[in-house]
Amino acid sequence: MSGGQRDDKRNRARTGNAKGSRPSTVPDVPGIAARMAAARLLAATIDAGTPLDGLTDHEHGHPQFRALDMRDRGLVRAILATALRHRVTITKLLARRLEKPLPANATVLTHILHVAAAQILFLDIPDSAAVDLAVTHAKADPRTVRFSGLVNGVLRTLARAKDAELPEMLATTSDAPDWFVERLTAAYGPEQAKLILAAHRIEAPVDFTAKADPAMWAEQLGGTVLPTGTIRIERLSGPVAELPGFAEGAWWVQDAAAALPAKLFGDVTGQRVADLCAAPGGKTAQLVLTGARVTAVEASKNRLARLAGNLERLGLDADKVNADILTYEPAELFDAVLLDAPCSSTGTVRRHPDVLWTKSPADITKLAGVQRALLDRAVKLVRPGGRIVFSNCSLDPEEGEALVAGFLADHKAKVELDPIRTGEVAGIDDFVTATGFLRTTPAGLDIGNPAISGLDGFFAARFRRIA
Ligand SMILES: C[S@@+](CC[C@H](N)C(=O)[O-])C[C@H]1O[C@@H](n2cnc3c(N)ncnc32)[C@H](O)[C@@H]1O
Repeated sequence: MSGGQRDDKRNRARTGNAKGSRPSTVPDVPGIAARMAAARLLAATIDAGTPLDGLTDHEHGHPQFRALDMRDRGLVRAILATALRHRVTITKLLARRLEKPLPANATVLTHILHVAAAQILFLDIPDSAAVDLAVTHAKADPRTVRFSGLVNGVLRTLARAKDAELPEMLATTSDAPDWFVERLTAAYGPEQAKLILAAHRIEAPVDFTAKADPAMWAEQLGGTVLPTGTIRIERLSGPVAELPGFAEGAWWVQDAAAALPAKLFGDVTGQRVADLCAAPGGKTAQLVLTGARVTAVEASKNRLARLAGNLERLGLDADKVNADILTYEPAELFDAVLLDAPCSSTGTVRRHPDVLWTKSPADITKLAGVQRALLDRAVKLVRPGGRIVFSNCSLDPEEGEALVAGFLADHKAKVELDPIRTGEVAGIDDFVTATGFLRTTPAGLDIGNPAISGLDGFFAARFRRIA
């Protein structure tokens, strides 16, 4: 063994490095399996950049998650969402209790502390239970066993200090990585950026698009109808599939902002419309309902199958094409195309608090490049005179305003901006920019109560092919 390897090994033993040996058994203590799974999944998200949705999927998720019963799975999801949503606050409050910062490679120890701190600071779980389970976890893992005393001391003092320190920390901290705060501030100004960051700390409400009669379905679901026609409830009280109207396909879950791009075509009755990045199909369903003849194009076979299932439940029909739009050649050009492109998803942080910790500025640049190539292709699939709506759920101008400026400059002879106007779609006036883009943020649609306010961050622009 070289000196370097020896040092590595010693370091891992000292700090609980993730590469050390794993705990072989789960102690026979109620609640410990959920906490160990939460720390493991936090490691997968933070250290390996794995999206949380996949890890916590009931069918294909992480084995440690699937080994839990439904109640514990719910608890793990709540712990992880909280730990990620308040990651900076938790890091700073833990740091106050440590004599010196934990080394960067003390990942296992750090995740144990974060899982416990999320419970102590934000969840309705007795502090003593959160502390004891974290200590049990630390003792059960050879990488952290020698730190069980530190875990106990840090978490007990955190529990004692939280009433005095948490409000001040929340008021002075942004729960986002520095790169995101900087980009948000540059794009929206300090005041709006602050409001968006505050909105990110609150779990998003649940929105539905009804096939018809939103007022009646709002009553059935116990929600309200927003000015845009979307139905909103604060929280789900059980599985979506058990809500009234699900079985008969009366509605689907769709954020209020996500429901806007498809409306920007206006009346497309009888027209041939392509939904180019279609799955899981929320916008396809909207377009079918307007009376358009819709072709849903989707590169992923599995996701296209999901779209087909969703349309079937809703009793709606569209042509379904499994193709990459970069090579897709339709028999005939379309009257209109919607490109709801794959993006960084920074507009969905309220629902997916892992996004900010799994994505980077480099990802934004890469995804902007992909979207630009897809938009260049989308123009070629629409007939001259036809319209194109480009949308995504990113808050970053590199994927929105800047991307469109470059696109228009490069296609002057072929495409013109068809500015979106206030008043053309119910409820959108606050989201129409001076240039004629649609821009929503989680700080928009303030309806008094933060728990039922806000929208996903969305960008949309509309063009007309002129040649
Ligand atoms: C943002 S999602 C679309 C959401 C959808 N429009 C809706 O409202 O339900 C982007 C989709 O584009 C698909 N996609 C990505 N690149 C593609 C390509 N080159 N061709 C076709 N589909 C693509 C992804 O698999 C993903 O399902």
